[in-house]
Order: sequence, then structure tokens, then C-alpha cells
Amino acid sequence: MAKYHLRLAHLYGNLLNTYSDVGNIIALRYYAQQMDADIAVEVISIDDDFAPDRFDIALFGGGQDYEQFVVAKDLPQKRAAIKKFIDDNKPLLAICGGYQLLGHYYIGANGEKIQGLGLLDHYTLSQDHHRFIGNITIKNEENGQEYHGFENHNGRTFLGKGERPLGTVVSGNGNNGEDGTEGAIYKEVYCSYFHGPILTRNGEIAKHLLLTALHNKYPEADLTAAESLQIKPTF
Ligand SMILES: NC(=O)CC[C@H](N)C(=O)O
Repeated sequence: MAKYHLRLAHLYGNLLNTYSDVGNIIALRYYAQQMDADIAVEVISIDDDFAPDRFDIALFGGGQDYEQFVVAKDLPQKRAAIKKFIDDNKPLLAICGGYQLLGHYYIGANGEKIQGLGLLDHYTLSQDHHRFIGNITIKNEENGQEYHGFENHNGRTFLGKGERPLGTVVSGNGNNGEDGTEGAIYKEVYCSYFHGPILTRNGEIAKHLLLTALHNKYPEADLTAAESLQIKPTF
């Protein structure tokens, strides 16, 4: 029986689940077990209530333009709850399509504007008959860590106020193929275009998300052991 218990909200997990992003939950559970923690998962989807105080961590995965269009129609009713979750500094991992929908809008491949939550200040434009597809490596300038992944997106994302990149592109395209940035960090929201899924290849990010959730939920706990967990390179 684990000592710590975390609850994860898988936002639109039945719709935004392309390219094995659900594998991020497998990775989180793998590292959580080494921190004497377990994770209960609930899919929060169309017309479901999202109670932000009920959850310790959230995943907002990637998807095709069509599914993003469907999800976008449901987002307004969840905006206040997702905003509270973010304002409470709870860890949220947003991948590709989910990343795009946290921003102001995403112009889809067909030129249609898909409204986002506007909770992060980025916006996403499309490419004309082109996608960024391939392996990608970035370097986080704050901790010096390198992250490895696979990108597959039409969108070109441009960061805004209060956002800093997850990393600078070493190889690959990143947010937009122009400014050398990839992903975004805002409070404890970690966004990336990395599929793969990101956390199986970049355990340090999983460790950070889990430690943030554990410190939030168990502020008095001695988490020294969890903080000293050594992450083996897995790429
Ligand atoms: N992999 C994804 O989630 C893709 C997001 C979006 N449909 C795009 O093409 O940019």
C-alpha cells in the first residue's frame, strides 16, 4: 500500500489521445511507485464536471484538428475550473493539441480558427500543406537538461506574456520552426509538442511534475527520498 495518493485528471482523454500520449500516465505511475505514491486516474471529457480541488495533477493530450474542434466547444464551461487548477500551481502536462487549446486559438490545417481557453498567452497559426514531423531534441536553459521526443504538428505556436520555453531547439523544428523555442512553461503548466510519449523518454520532467503534486498535497511530508530519485536516461 503506497504512502501517498495522487489523483490525475485526464482532460478529454477519450478524444485527445493520439500518438500514445496516454503513455505519459504509465510513466507517471512508474516514477510515482518509486516515490511510494500511487495515482488514480479519471477521464474528464465532454459535459463532465471538472472539480479542480479533487485533482493533484492533470494531462491534456494531443489530437487531430477535428477532435480539437469538438473539445473546443466544451472548453468554455471548464475554463474557470482549469484556471483555478493552474492558479493553484498544480502540475498540468499539455501535449501538442492540448497545448494549443490552452492558448488563445489554433488556426487548423483547413484555415478554421479553433478557440482556445486563453489561459496561457500563446497562439497557434497553421502551415500551408506542411507539417513538422520528426525526431527533436531541445535543451532547457534553466537546468541544462536535454529532452528528446518526436513531433508531428501542423500548428506554429508563438509564446506570449508570462511564458518561457520548455527548451531551445538543438535539432528539429519546435514551436514554429522560426524562433528556436519548443514548448512552454507557465506556473506549473508544462507544454510541449513532444510525443513519444514525452515522459517515458524524459523522466526528469515526470519527476518534477510528481514532486510538485506531492509537495502541494503533503506539505509537511519528508520527501527527501523522492527528491533524490535518480532518473536513468531512456532515449
Ligand atoms: N499531434 C497533435 O496533437 C496535433 C495538433 C494539431 N492537430 C496540429 O496538427 O498541429
